[in-house]
Amino acid sequence: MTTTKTRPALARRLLRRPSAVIAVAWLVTLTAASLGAPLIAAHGPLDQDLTQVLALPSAAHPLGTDSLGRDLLSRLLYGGQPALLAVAEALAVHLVVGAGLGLVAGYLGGWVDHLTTRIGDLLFALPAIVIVLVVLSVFPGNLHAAMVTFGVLGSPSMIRVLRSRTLGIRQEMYVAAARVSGLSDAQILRRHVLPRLTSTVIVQAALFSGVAVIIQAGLGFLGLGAQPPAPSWGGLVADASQVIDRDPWMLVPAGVPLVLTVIALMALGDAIRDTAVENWSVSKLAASGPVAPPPVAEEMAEETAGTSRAPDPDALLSVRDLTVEIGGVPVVQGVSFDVMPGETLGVVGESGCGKSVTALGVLGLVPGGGRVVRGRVVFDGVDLVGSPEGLARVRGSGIAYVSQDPMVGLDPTFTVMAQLAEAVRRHLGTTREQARERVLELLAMVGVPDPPSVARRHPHQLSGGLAQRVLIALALAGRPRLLIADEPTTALDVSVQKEILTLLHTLQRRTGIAVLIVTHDWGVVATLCHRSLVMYAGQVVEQADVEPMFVRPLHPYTAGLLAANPHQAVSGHPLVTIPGAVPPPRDWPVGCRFAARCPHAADDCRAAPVALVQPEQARLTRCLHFEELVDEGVRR
Ligand SMILES: Nc1ncnc2c1ncn2[C@@H]1O[C@H](COP(=O)(O)OP(=O)(O)OP(=O)(O)O)[C@@H](O)[C@H]1O
Repeated sequence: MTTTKTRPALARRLLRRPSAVIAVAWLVTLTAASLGAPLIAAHGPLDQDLTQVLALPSAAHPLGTDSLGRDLLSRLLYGGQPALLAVAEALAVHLVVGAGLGLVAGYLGGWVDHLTTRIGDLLFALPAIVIVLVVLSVFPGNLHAAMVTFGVLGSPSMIRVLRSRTLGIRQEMYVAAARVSGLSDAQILRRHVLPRLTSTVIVQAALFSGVAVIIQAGLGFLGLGAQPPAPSWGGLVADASQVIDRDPWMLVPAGVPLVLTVIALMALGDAIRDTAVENWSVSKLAASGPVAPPPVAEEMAEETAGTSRAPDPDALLSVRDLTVEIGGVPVVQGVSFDVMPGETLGVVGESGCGKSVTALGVLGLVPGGGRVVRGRVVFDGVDLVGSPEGLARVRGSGIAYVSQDPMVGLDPTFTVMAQLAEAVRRHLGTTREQARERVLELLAMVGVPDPPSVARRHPHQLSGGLAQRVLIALALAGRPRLLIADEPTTALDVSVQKEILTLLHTLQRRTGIAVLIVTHDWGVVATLCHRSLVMYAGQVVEQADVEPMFVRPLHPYTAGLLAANPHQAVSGHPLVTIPGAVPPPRDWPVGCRFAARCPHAADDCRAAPVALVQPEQARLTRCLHFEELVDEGVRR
């Protein structure tokens, strides 16, 4: 698996750090020596030689002896066994409780997150040492009970760190892509989230282990752990402290290994963290925070002129009155449209108009913790809104998704072959060997040169254009009937953009797949689309076949966008722009949302919400004065 390739790479980089090498060497030596104590130690840990009391190091006793003439090396090594066991017990509980809850809270969010965070806060507020002492008073001398308790009480730090990391990873596009491709939550967690958290978990575990070493030694020092004469690290320090005035040397074998072990664990944690930071590039898709809370824009009683209220039974995808809120604020309102089998529909508009949220809303993947609050999304006769089963069935095999940036749509931890083969096997139920063959076919189909060599690479080893081809191959793995492509060329060089558009065009003609493409670019609409939907401030403002829309736009916003098309720019003349900016969702006006930027706006535009009207067959506009546009002959 790819992860096994990533881990040695991480381990190799880690071992380039001297601090990590020394720490690992110490910990391995200590563990091996403790476990092999019966083979290494020349004396039993309880053997007394009263002729050799408080002796300094010698050939017979390399670390000297204690006040009863017992060999310190032997007691140190035998004492390591309960110490390591105690740390392992606390660590196991810490991992199960802390990592488990952190992962689940971050991934599921909502009330699970809320509840887990509260539990974490509660545990954090409890005085761990006092509770451990109480447990020991109930179970005297039971170090196991004490360390298990400490594992639970120490878990809030792990919960917090993992929760916030998982929250971040959950927003990554490749996780959305995995969900779109039909993976269950458990599969996504295991294959896409956990590998990204491994280094975080190891760092936290190393730091926690350092503290656990101190705690178990402290309990031994207080005589609350292993009972004398059984050897323990804490007991050794206690013995040394009693003879400190007569034999200060004894503190060295008693204390130094303890201190070195704690330092080694901390240093290892730091080294893993630093190495992991080098390893993972920061996500290019930083999750933005929720939109500021209301004032909520007025809810429109949306008229869907020209689009029947009922979903179109002939359409492959029929969206009706789709309304999406993020942070309680509507960001897409009353959007209705159809995509017919084999058709390409372009969704156009400036940044922030709601194109991506609409596309992701169809798939039930609203970003920023938002949700579809109203409307219907009927795909192939099945309403997907509020139907996790329906969504799970269509994702990947019915509807596939290609994101803006190919690098964030692919999981960095897996090779191209691993990612594609997994999708093929899941959707087509093929054998491993058949899946591998199909992957090579898919890569050839999307124009990847030398498919076997590309299949062996990781996403970071691909150029942008190649990565986008791979992402399209991944989307096609389940033989979907609708491809949703969200600005699939935005992150690419101009020359590569053209290649990808040509590829989409070819695939569309060859496979008959329907495409919903989100774009800023009229060139994309002209090249690929049959029809176009123009969005402004969360609403559809115009819908038409591509040619009539280009020739005779019926909304001033469409006209403005066409005039501002950089492809039409004349050298030496400034680029035409639409003055002003798209209002943010919380500032949407009551009337026409484009009025503040519109040269045709009149009082009636600002007075009340403007409904979509159907001025002619197969055309919709949300403009009260579209006739003026026609009269004035507004053109691109
Ligand atoms: N993760 C998020 N958190 C909060 N608000 C968001 C988030 N994603 C989108 N929004 C808001 O939803 C609205 C619509 O955004 P959307 O991304 O759909 O616009 P867009 O037209 O696709 O823009 P672009 O072309 O830049 O992607 C915007 O006001 C945006 O601020």
